[in-house]
Amino acid sequence: MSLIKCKNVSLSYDGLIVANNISFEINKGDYYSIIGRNGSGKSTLLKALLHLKSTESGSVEYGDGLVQSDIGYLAQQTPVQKDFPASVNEVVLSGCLKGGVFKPFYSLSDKKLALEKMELLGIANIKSKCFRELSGGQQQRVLLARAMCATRKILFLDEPVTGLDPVVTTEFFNIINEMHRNGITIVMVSHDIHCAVKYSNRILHLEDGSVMFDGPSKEYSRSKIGIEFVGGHKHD
Ligand SMILES: Nc1ncnc2c1ncn2[C@@H]1O[C@H](COP(=O)(O)OP(=O)(O)OP(=O)(O)O)[C@@H](O)[C@H]1O
Repeated sequence: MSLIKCKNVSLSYDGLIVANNISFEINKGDYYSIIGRNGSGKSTLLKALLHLKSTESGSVEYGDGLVQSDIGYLAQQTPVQKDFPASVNEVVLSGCLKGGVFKPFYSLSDKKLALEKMELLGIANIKSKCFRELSGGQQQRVLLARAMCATRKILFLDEPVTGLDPVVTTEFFNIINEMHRNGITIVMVSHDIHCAVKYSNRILHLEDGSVMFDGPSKEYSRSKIGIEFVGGHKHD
């Protein structure tokens, strides 16, 4: 079975439908990008996939042995999160709190895992710095390292490159590609359509809460909506 099966899902806020009868599946090894205009329902759908938002109708089922604590999640950043008064090390380590279970002390293996991820993302040298004193790109790396500590299977990213400059954006996509090559399934909400088409193997395009396209990125580039939306960007 697929890792995640989204079947006829409708979602609402205060009785107002924002996602309508959405069905698709995410398989092991996918790099799945969810794209669409502002307000089309991408983040809400991601929250439903994470079981953080209940469905109005339909279901989100996990398969292939996936449980919620296997999922790493890099949420869309809010101004409050940017101001978080903790050290880089503390933020990354908090990714080891599986399923939000409180631990007064972290184990040696937690600390080793956190250091390994910080080294991988080139932030080990700033591990004692306060999170709120970092640049936007550094903060995203810290949050990615945190999400990586939370999973070895699947990573959800909600607009991870928003506000980052083109060089840092490319670096960030390279890191995500590397994780994908190492076997992590990626599910990403993105406004960077060109990178989504270039790097992901599947695209889900939402408009006003409805699916306009779900399929291989190569086909998306040639589809009517793909040509309209990205101007026929070529898939590598
Ligand atoms: N907490 C909330 N309460 C009420 N309405 C909400 C809430 N969050 C989102 N919405 C509404 O649901 C719709 C979908 O919002 P959502 O954030 O999922 O879209 P999105 O595609 O992720 O947008 P963006 O690209 O701007 O981040 C929008 O009309 C939005 O105003």
